[in-house]
Amino acid sequence: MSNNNPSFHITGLIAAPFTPFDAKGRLKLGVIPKLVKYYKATGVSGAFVCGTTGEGASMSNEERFAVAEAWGAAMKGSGLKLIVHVGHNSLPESCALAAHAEKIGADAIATIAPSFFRPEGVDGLVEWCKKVATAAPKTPFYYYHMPSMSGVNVATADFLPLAAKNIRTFGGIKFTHENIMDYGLTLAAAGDKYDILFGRDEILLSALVMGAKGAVGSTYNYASALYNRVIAAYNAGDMKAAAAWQLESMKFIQAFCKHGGMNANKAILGLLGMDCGPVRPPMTPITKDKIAAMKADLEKIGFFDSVRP
Ligand SMILES: CC(=O)N[C@H](C=O)[C@@H](O)[C@H](O)[C@H](O)CO
Ligand SMILES: CC(=O)C(=O)O
Repeated sequence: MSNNNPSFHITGLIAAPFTPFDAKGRLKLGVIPKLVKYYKATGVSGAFVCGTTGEGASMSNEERFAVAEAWGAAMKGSGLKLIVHVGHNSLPESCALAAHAEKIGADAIATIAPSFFRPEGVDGLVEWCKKVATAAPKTPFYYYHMPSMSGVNVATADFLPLAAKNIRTFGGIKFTHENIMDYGLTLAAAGDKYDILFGRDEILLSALVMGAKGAVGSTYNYASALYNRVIAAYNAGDMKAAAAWQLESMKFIQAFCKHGGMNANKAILGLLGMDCGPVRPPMTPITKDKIAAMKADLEKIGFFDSVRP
């Protein structure tokens, strides 16, 4: 197995930023430095831009270049890692995104599987990933496993050894799935060499138990202070406290899901003074009434206290 930079690792909580849009749906990048400051205050270790939460699939490549550049500029000197999601259904577009990420000095790139025409099996998926990774030959590459969005559900425990053998820059996997058995087997196969970043914030603790060292998620944008308490309690061997903190995460995720999905999740940033605007079509913006009802529900469960740094 090869890895051309075995000392490179992504650890800790990586936020998947929401892409800030104005009311007309245009990029509104001015808020990004504020988010970076908040990340530093809450113990975030990097940003995974233009992924699911960042609505990368709903943006043009020109917009994705601009967003990646804005994050790179805002995080310069901060010690935070920049991971650029370069997934696209078109291979040349994905390669253009990968090459651009390398050019601007991204720490890593990641791609989700194409989802209109899908690769065949593990071999087809590795072949696709290799082509994307080759467009950024000096940048660690991560496969973004998210079957609920891509419809591509390979066992990552099978994917890992083949990817490690065939992709020179392979750095690991971002694992957004509830299958803890596959997660555990993948971690075991990865050893100390590759990072298997967990992607279901509401069950982070179950991944820590299996040995997770890093995680990427949407709620790490604003609730990392809480999740770092889950991690600290777990590391101290206090499982009761770790579970109690994790339950607070489950409760606030349940609370915002009652009022919407990504649109409600994105609106939480507005409630915390870092407004990132509405979601883009085909998703529908959340109404002011729903935001107010969500705020009341979040207050009821002590959300604003539990996420305060
Ligand atoms: C659809 C989506 O954005 N999934 C995220 C990561 O992949 C997660 O961070 C979830 O948003 C989070 O676990 C809450 O359900
Ligand atoms: C959570 C995540 O990794 C994403 O939104 O892409």
